[in-house]
Amino acid sequence: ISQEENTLRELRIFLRDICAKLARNKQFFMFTKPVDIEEVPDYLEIIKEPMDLETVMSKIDKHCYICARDFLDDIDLIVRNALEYNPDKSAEDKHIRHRACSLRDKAYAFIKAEMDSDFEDTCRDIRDKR
Ligand SMILES: COC(=O)N1C[C@@H]2C[C@@H]3O[C@]2(Cc2nccnc23)C1
Repeated sequence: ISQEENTLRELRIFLRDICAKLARNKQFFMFTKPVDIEEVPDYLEIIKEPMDLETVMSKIDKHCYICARDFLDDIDLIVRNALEYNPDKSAEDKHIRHRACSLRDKAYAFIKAEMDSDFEDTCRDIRDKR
């Protein structure tokens, strides 16, 4: 198996571990599954590209992410959607926006703490030549 495939396999193992840690954090339960359209009928009128941690995990397994940046782009999408759909001054909206910002900070901190920057550079080179 090629050196590139070895690198991408290691990336997937690494991203599954981070995604699992985010998903088991009780603070982030509202981000673990797609927003229920039955419960929130106007959600898709406002949010054009829903995203959640379960979907991110399945995208890892489908080899959708070639570098950590691609993974963080979907985490940022989860955050952006939450900020856009819950913009009000109400306590509920403030709470979910605070949790969304915390999700982003935790995800970036896990990547920075556990990912070698040379490894990410190698992944970027693979992505950029594909
Ligand atoms: C990432 O999660 C969200 O953006 N939301 C927005 C929805 C509005 C509110 O909270 C959500 C689910 C929900 N269900 C029933 C009634 N009200 C709500 C979760």
